[in-house]
Amino acid sequence: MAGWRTRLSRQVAEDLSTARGAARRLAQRASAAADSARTTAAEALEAARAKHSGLTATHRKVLDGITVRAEREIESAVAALCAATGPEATGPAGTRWERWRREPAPRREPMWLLRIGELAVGSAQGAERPPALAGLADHSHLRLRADAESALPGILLRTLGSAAPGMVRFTVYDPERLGGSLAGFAPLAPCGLLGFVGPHGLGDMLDAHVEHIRRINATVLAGDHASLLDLAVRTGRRPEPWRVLVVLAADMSEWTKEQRAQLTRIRRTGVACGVHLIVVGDDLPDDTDTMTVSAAATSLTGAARVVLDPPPGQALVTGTCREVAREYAAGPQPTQLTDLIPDVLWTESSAAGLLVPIGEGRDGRLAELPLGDNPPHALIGGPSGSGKTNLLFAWLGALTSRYHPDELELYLLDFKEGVSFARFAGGKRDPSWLPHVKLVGVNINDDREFGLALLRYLRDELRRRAEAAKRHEATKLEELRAVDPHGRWPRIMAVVDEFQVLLDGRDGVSAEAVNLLEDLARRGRSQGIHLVLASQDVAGIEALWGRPSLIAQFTLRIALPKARRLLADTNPAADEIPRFHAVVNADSGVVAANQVVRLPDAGGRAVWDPLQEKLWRARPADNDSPRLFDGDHVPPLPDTPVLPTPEAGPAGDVPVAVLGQAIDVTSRPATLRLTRTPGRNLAVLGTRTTEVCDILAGAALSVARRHPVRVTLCCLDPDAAPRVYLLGGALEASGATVDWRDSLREVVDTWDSVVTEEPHLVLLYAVDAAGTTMDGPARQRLRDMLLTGPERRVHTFGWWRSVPRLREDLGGFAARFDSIDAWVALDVQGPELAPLSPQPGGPAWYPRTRRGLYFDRAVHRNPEVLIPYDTSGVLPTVDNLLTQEARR
Ligand SMILES: Nc1ncnc2c1ncn2[C@@H]1O[C@H](COP(=O)(O)OP(=O)(O)OP(=O)(O)O)[C@@H](O)[C@H]1O
Repeated sequence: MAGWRTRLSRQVAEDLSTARGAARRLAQRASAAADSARTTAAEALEAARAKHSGLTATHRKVLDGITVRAEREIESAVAALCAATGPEATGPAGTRWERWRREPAPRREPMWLLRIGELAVGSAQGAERPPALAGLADHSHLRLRADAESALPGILLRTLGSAAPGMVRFTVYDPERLGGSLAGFAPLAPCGLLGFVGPHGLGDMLDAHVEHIRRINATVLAGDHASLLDLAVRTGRRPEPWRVLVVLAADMSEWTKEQRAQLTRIRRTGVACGVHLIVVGDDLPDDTDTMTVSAAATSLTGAARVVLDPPPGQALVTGTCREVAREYAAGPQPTQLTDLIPDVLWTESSAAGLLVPIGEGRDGRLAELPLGDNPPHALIGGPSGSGKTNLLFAWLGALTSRYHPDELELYLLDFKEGVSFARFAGGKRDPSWLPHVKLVGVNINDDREFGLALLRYLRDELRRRAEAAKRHEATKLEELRAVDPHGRWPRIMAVVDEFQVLLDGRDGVSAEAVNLLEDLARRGRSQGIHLVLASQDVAGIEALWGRPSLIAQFTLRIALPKARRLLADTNPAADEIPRFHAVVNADSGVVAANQVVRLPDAGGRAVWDPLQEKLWRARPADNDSPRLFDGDHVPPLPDTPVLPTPEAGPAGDVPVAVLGQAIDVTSRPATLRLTRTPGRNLAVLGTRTTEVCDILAGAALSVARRHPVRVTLCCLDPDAAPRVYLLGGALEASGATVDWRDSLREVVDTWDSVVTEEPHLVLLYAVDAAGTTMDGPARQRLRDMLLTGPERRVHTFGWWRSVPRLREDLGGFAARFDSIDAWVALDVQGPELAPLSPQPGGPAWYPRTRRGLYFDRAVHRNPEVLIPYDTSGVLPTVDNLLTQEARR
């Protein structure tokens, strides 16, 4: 028994010992593993700690960077916002109250947004904060929450100050305080710019505004414009004021259904028609047309916090309102020239006609002046000082800014004293010119021939156009331009101010002028040549009313205040319009076609010059300055006058004497061709010594400058002698051989002693002073020289102080004038010239200073007027002459 028990207990003891050993080893291994795990955990913890602190540092760094960048970005966004709102933030819409003053916003742009406070953004010390803006006129309606009521006076004052007086009108519904809320604005009330409405006036007030919107839509926008702002942008006109309806302390729940409906109509349609609501209180439902302002936010600025400005001081409000009321009572500002000028120059085509605005019509829109196939020509009338010249400036400004110089050419004559058109031609003071102008004539009241010259020039142009039209089978300018797109066919407008001067005289000039006018008026219509005639007394122009067919062509009539007979006899409109207005009538003056227009001030230098400067700078590269004919200016002898092409005979070889400047559209010289044919002599007639000397000097010098020439000088008038000596010096300097003869007898005795191939000019001053030194045979030799000289190239330029004395020298009653082909008459009356003239009784000539009547039998049908050139500038001085002699 002990055996198995012992063995069992031994076995158990061994197993136990083995298990104990295993357990011990296991315990030891577990403890080692636990130690290792502890170590690892401790290490991991340490590493995590290190990483965490690193990350924290990095995070802090990144955060700092982001913060700095964000601040910078906020600063720049604030700066950008300030810059973007800059225009809004300046001027009366935006300037802070300390510096605030009135100034109307530009008409063509939407009304500025209004500053109500600033946005609480940006952190930089002292940096400007962007303004918080609210839109009213041209933008939206406004709702001021009860806590933002303090913004109301500022909004009203800024709106008032951003518009011209009268252009903003307030109606205030103030049922609680009956006008007390906006007492500072009271000075606007007496002149109708502010109305307070009490509790019982609400319905009428809403009805009136709805009716006003209806009228604007029907008669002002009239389907042509989407809104008054659109009209202003396109035309530059603001025909209707903004109407601001302020609804204060309104308890809308007590309003009738009809009143609420009217308010809804105003909210829906008012902005386009310039009717804007400001509702103060919390009970107006939201709407996209309505901007909401509360004490700390607006619907325009979203989440950004708004700090409202303090209201303007009472003195500023009242003072401004008084000023506006005073200016409004004084009357509206007239339209301005700039209202007629488009933003972009020269965009219109004149193919179908010319159509430009001229001023403001009674409906507030710009009234237009048409010219083309119908009406083709215009007549402007009004007494002195009624504004004709001003009207022409306005018209020309509107035309020249719309049509390129290739589309429109202007020819401008002013027959009254003064130089108003001269500034279109450029001068010393202002070098700019109007690029469309080809010709300007001023101070021509004594030079009616210049008006005639223009009409003749236009007649020639009419012919040229008619021929071109015929070639292209076109019946009018529009068709010609279509079939000849590369041709240059501008419309031509010829303006003649005080044209009655041209037609007044009962002489050949007015007779021819009327005929030319009639022809141009009839046929110019289809060839794009338009006449604009202005006069202070159209009624008194017999020549005009005696030709009904002429006057019938002038269907565009523009009558200034008190113009007589310009409109139809039954049309008294010109007597009824005030100053600076005109009746524009495109139907020959019948009452139904009247359009009353208020004209801008266009003639003053301050308004005109900037426009001309702008047009001049934009001119095409090949645009030349206009030709200016100034009747008061004496032209100097040109160095190389442009000589006319001779109609017959070889050119070049024939010497041509230049006698003066013809009164013509070009500065053409009046010339005398010295062919080898009988009669090619010149007689200058009259007693005006200086002009005689100028004519003879110009004639001799112009030949001597182009040809080797021999000149014989003989002067029998002591007053003329000094000029003749100087002429001798000038001729020699030009290469001429000059002989001096002390007596006429010497001249006639020797003229044929030397016969050369070169021309020989014999200049005789005061021939008739030879008196008794010329006996019968000597006189005969003088006649021989005149008769036979030209064939031998001896041409006499003689001065006789009267026609009878010339006749005496030529043989008395039996005198033959065929030895004198050409003459220039100065102070000699027309009838005295009868023996020399083809017209029976002599030409119609009334002598005038610095003008001569020139006739060359070989060329002229009728005499022409010339201006003797001033030759003093081309003659040497006495000192020069003496020095030259001394050197010799
Ligand atoms: N629409 C206007 N607005 C302001 N001023 C004007 C206007 N029209 C004319 N004037 C001024 O009135 C004056 C007379 O005008 P203007 O010279 O045009 O008259 P007129 O009829 O041509 O006179 P006259 O025949 O005597 O030359 C000028 O000083 C001119 O500046």
